[in-house]
Amino acid sequence: WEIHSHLSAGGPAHWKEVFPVANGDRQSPIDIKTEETKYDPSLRPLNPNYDPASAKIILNNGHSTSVEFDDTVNKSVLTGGPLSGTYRLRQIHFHWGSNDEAGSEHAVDGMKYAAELHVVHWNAEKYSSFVEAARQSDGLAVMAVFLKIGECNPQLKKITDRLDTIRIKGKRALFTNFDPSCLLPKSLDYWTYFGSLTVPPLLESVIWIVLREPISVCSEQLAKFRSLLSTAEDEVACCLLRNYRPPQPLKGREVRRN
Ligand SMILES: C[C@H](CNC(=O)c1ccc(S(N)(=O)=O)cc1)Cn1ccc2ccccc21
Ligand SMILES: [Zn+2]
Repeated sequence: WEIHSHLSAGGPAHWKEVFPVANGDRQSPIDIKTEETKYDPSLRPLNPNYDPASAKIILNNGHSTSVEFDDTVNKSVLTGGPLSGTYRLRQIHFHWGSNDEAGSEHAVDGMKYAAELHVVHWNAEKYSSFVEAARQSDGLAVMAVFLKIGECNPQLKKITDRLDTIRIKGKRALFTNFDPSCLLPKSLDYWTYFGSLTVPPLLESVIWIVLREPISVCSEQLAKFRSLLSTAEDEVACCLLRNYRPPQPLKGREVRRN
């Protein structure tokens, strides 16, 4: 699979030409209408359990920056919440906009935050690899955390301070001794619904867990994300100014809350 093939599919409006699932019944992100969410007493507390030694590298993949984790063993896992079984941490990455007014992928009653963190896990209990899990309806679990403009975030600084060393697409650097729990808000209350990857191949394999409480980020930190390049060494430099997909039709899906 030529992973960069979807990048040539242009922006979100063109993805359906190359990936027909873009018009599917469980696409992400969505606009969460809080009045229509349903309390579900069977939902359990979220139980993230991450080992900082699992963190390996920080990467600019051309459409976001990610921290990749060692997912060959069950060292960093997410259990509880809406999940049955153990989901293994694979990577975290961010979505942002060209200004502080928009940038999150999910919206809450039509309101968008400045950015959004995604903590990506796969069902290692049932499947033998991330790529296999990515093709199963219960294969992935992504925890989404909203970033709200405010105080500079000292934990996020560990990531934004490294972005100048991975400005060019494809660049990576060692990045270990990092526990992504430090980026979670005090409250782990959440909304949950069945959705998809928000970038091609838009696979409908994600159990979304959207935390209700945002964390803070300051404008200067966001500006560092926007200074990343979506282009490689041998190409004309182009800044990664925005990388969020707009909300998709709910198509009758239910959004539950704990
Ligand atoms: C998906 C995988 C590459 N994409 C992701 O890992 C990914 C993870 C999370 C999100 S988000 N923003 O929804 O949290 C988006 C993309 C490669 N890959 C695995 C199977 C597979 C099949 C065809 C093409 C590429 C394939
Ligand atoms: Zn994402």
